[in-house]
Amino acid sequence: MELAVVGAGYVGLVTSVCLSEIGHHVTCIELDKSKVDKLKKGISPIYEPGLTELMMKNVNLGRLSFTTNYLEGFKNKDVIYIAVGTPENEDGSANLSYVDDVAKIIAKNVKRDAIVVTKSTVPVGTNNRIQTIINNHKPSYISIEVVSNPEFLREGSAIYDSFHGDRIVIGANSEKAAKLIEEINKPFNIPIYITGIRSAEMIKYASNAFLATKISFINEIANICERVDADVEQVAYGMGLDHRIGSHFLNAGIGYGGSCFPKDTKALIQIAGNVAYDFELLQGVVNVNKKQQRILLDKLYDRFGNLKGKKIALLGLAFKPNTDDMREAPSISISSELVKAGAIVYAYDPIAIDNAKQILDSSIHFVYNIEQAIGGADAALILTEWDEIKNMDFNLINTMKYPLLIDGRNCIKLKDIKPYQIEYHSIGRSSVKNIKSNNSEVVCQVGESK
Ligand SMILES: NC(=O)c1ccc[n+]([C@@H]2O[C@H](COP(=O)([O-])OP(=O)(O)OC[C@H]3O[C@@H](n4cnc5c(N)ncnc54)[C@H](O)[C@@H]3O)[C@@H](O)[C@H]2O)c1
Ligand SMILES: O=c1ccn([C@@H]2O[C@H](COP(=O)(O)OP(=O)(O)O[C@H]3O[C@H](CO)[C@@H](O)[C@H](O)[C@H]3O)[C@@H](O)[C@H]2O)c(=O)[nH]1
Repeated sequence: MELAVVGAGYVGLVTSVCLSEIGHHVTCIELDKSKVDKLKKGISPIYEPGLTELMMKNVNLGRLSFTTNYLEGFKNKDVIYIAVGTPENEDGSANLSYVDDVAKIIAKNVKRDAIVVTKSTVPVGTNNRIQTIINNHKPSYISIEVVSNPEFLREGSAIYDSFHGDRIVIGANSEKAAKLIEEINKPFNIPIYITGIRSAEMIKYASNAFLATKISFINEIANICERVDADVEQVAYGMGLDHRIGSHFLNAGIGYGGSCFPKDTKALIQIAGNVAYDFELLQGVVNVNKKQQRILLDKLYDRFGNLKGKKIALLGLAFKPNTDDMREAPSISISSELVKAGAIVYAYDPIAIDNAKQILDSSIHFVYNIEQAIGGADAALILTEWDEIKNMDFNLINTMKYPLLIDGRNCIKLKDIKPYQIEYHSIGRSSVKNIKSNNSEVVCQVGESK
C-alpha cells in the first residue's frame, strides 16, 4: 500500500522503516531539513540497533524515501501516519500543538481521500479533535477518516519490538477503516485488537502507567529490603514466578526515565483531573520515581557527608542502554545536583555522549572510556546498564582514589564483585565491603548477599 509518515523521530522513522520492510511504499516527511539531509545520505539521526541497515535496504529497494515536502509526501497515498512528538506542558498535560499542526497540514495538502492514523501518544478525545481540525480545513470533496493506532515500541529494541510486539491496537469509528489498517499490519504477524478510538487512546496511557507502577512498586520494596536485610532480586524473582504478577519490569534501580513514562504518567493524571478524578495511585508512582532518582545521591551523602571537591564518575548517561536518548534520563538530575554540591563530575556513555553534552552542565568532564572516567575518582556511579559498563574490567577499580562503586541499576552480580578490593553498593541488595588497609584485610558483607 502507499503510505506516508509525518515525523522522522524515534517512532516515525522506525515505523517508516518497518512498514517498508513488510512491502509497503513509504514516504517519511520530516520538518527538520537537517534530519532529512542526513537520512538521504543514509545516516540515521538516532541510534537504534539494526535501524540503519534496514533503512538502507528499503531505500535501495525503492520502497522508502524521505522529504520535507508535504505535497510530494502525500501524493497518491492511501494512509497518512502522524508520528510527531507530544511532549509535556509545564502543568504535566500533553502538548498537542505538533499534532494539531499536522492535522491542518494534512487537510490543506491532501488531494485524495485518505485514512489518517495517529501513532503519537495522545490523550483521550484527541483523535476526535484531529478529525474536527481536518474536517474544518480540508476541501469538501475529500473524505478523511482518523484512526488511532498507538505505538508500543521500546527504544533500544524498537526494530525487534515492531516485528515481535505483543499486540497491535487499532481504534476506529468504522469497520472499513479498521480493516484497512489491519490489512496493512497483517504481515507483522502480531495479534491485532480492534477497539473504539477512545479505548485505544486509553490503552496506551494505561499500559505505560501500569509499567511505571510496577517499577515504582519494586523500587519501594527495594528500599525496604535494604532496611530489613532482604535481597530485592530474590524478592522480585520469587514474586515473578506467580504468573498473575509476571517477572518483567521488576528491576529495581534509580527509577524510570525516557521520553514516555515520565510524561505519560503525568498526562494521565491530567486526563483524570480533567474529569474531576484524582488518580492518587499514579501520583504516588510519580512521587516515588522522583525520590528514587535521588537515591544514589543520598548514598553518596551518607558516605561522604560533603561532596565538595570529590571526583565522581558517572558511568552511563542515556535513560537506558542501546539508545542515545537523553530525555528524562536520571543522569540529568543526578549530575546537576552533583555539580551544585561542588563535586568534580566525569561522565562517560558509549553512545549518548554527544546528546548528553548538549543538555548537561558544561562544567562536566565528558570522557571517552571508563578508564578516563574512574581514574582517580572518589566514587563511581553506574547510571545506565550498558553491556560495556556491566562487563567492565573490575581491576580498573584499583585506579580509583577510593574503590567505591555504587550501582544504580543492580547490573553487577554480587558474586562477581566479591573477589575485588571494593566497596560496592546497589539498590535493595546487600553491600560488599572488601578493602585491604595496612596489610590487614577487612571483609564486611552486609546482609544475605548470594
Ligand atoms: N520514543 C518512543 O519510544 C515512543 C514509543 C511509543 C510512542 N511514542 C510516542 O510517539 C510520539 C513521537 O515520539 P518520538 O519519540 O518519535 O518523538 P521525536 O521527538 O523523536 O520525533 C518527532 C519528530 O517529528 C518531527 N515533526 C514535528 N512536527 C512536524 C511536522 N509538522 N511535520 C513533519 N515532522 C514534524 C520532529 O522534527 C521530530 O523529528 C510521541 O507522542 C510519543 O509519546 C514514543
Ligand atoms: O524493570 C524495569 C524496567 C524499566 N526500567 C526503566 O524504565 C524506563 C523505561 O524503560 P523501557 O520501558 O524499557 O523503555 P521505553 O523505550 O521508555 O519504552 C516504554 O515507553 C514507550 C513509549 O510510550 C512504550 O512504547 C514502551 O512500550 C514502554 O516500555 C527506563 O528508564 C528503564 O531504565 C526500570 O527501572 N526497571
